Amino acid sequence: MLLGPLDIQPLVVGAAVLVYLVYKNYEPASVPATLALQVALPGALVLVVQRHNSSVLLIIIGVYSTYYGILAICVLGYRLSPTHPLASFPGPVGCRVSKLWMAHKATYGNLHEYVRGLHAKYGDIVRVGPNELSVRHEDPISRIMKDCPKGPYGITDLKIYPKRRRSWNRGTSVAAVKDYEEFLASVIRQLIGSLEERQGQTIDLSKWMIYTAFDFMGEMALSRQFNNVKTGTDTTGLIHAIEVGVTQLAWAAQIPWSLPFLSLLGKMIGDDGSWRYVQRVSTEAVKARIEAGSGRRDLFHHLMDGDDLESVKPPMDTVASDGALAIVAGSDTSATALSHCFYFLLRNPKCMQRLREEIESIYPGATDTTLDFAQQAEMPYLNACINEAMRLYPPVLTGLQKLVTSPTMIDTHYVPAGSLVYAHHFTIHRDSRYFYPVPDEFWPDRWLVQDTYTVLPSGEVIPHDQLIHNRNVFVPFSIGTRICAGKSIAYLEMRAVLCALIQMFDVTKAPGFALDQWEDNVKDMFITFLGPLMVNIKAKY
Ligand code: HEM
Repeated sequence: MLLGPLDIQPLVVGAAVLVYLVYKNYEPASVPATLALQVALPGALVLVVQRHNSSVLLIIIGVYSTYYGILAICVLGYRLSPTHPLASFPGPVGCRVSKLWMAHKATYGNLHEYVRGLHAKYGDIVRVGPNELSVRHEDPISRIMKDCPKGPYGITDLKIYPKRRRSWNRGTSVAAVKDYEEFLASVIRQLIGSLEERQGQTIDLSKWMIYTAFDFMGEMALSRQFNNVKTGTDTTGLIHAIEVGVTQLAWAAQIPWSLPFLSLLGKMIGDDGSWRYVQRVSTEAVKARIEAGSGRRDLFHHLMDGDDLESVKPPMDTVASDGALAIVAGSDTSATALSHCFYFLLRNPKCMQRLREEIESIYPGATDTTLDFAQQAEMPYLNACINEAMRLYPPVLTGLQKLVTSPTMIDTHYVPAGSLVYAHHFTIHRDSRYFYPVPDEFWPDRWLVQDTYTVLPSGEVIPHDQLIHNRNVFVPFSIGTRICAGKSIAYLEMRAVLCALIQMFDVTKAPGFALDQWEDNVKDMFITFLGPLMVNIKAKY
């Protein structure tokens, strides 16, 4: 008996509904599972049906289109239905239907502005994915961000995580960071030397901040000299490769399950670029570090348990990937914060002048600022400028997703277990309920003792009780158990670089360079992409 296209429908529809239920309940996302459920299963249906029917092409088209059509109807119907657990949260239809919507927006780079706009339109909690909420409210920061594990995008193996984090905590302890100061000092001296050679030239300061941060991370994490600052170039091509790779990450951060597919696709098309290159250079650096032995007290020394504190040594591949993680996680972020800080200081000459006065009062003349880093932690205006720059432009503009493990409330809304939630750093840092007045303006004074600042940048004076400064929602490094492992190192570096450059040079906007372009060029690609910051530098001594 021959089966017509209509006869095969119940079989295919039934299979598609079953597979939908498998997806809904178990969320299989591996490459083999996807191939089995989305390619092999409809293929098997074709074979079953084709035995009774000679029109193979018609059967293939019929089976596959029915199969995918029913799957799509089930998925979309559920995501848009009032029975979906997140149905009560507002958000654009595109977001409710698929994360592809946000992934598409992410490729343009202005995701931070887009999400801020969504909050302006829909309120404090926005459904930004079928199963994901963006929040600009203090409440989840104090609970969910602190306690919940990372979402699918991150180190998810909770069994090995505590041990990894223990090594990181040892490697970022006060004593360990003290050992890194000499590495930082040598990079900064190199930076001063290189900039002195370029006096009178116009330079892109944001590039130099990246060179500095990479060199410091290379030295600090793996005792590897990248020599970017010495040469004024991206010597290994690593900076460029990370930037290229990060554009993939911007997409993958929205659709974590796409990562194995991207990597498979990369292998199939013989892609030698981006992450594979980053991996190769990092692996070489790690190998060289292992061969050098554990004598040097860099971060790697602690990651590989050089002091023999653990009963079982961490596996070398974990140590290697953590060493590379330090370079990737710690370079762009600190460099971004430094570049934003210089941008705001150039935009606000009075702030630049005040910072210069604070630095010169502590380091008169050509005093070497790298001899005493401890003092820099106590410099109020310096720290206020850094925090204010990170408030307006947190280097990680969108917070990382956290997985809600048991049902909870956000403000007055019920959020079921299994939902993903993130605090939108960029939006929440500029919310006038938490930072007032002038939440969109660079005003370092808001970080200083409250009773001394009532004069706004405009010269207007307001009563003290009108000032709002809620440090609980200042989360550029995130918060809780998953807080940035390198926070203290980042502060050490940012303070030291700002102090040294402002003490040794007059840094001014290059003629013809439009500072206005800076904020337009900021791109949220998971980490931040920046445009050029063209300045002239003149040595003061
Ligand atoms: C201004 C500079 C920096 C900023 C703004 C920053 C920000 C962040 C943020 C937002 C996270 C995600 C935390 C979460 O899961 O919610 C993170 C994680 C991390 N950061 Fe940083 N970071 C900076 C510098 C550094 C440096 C210098 C290092 C290395 C020395 C570093 C190492 C790490 C590591 C290892 C993690 C993963 C921690 C974990 O999952 O337990 N970061 N950082």
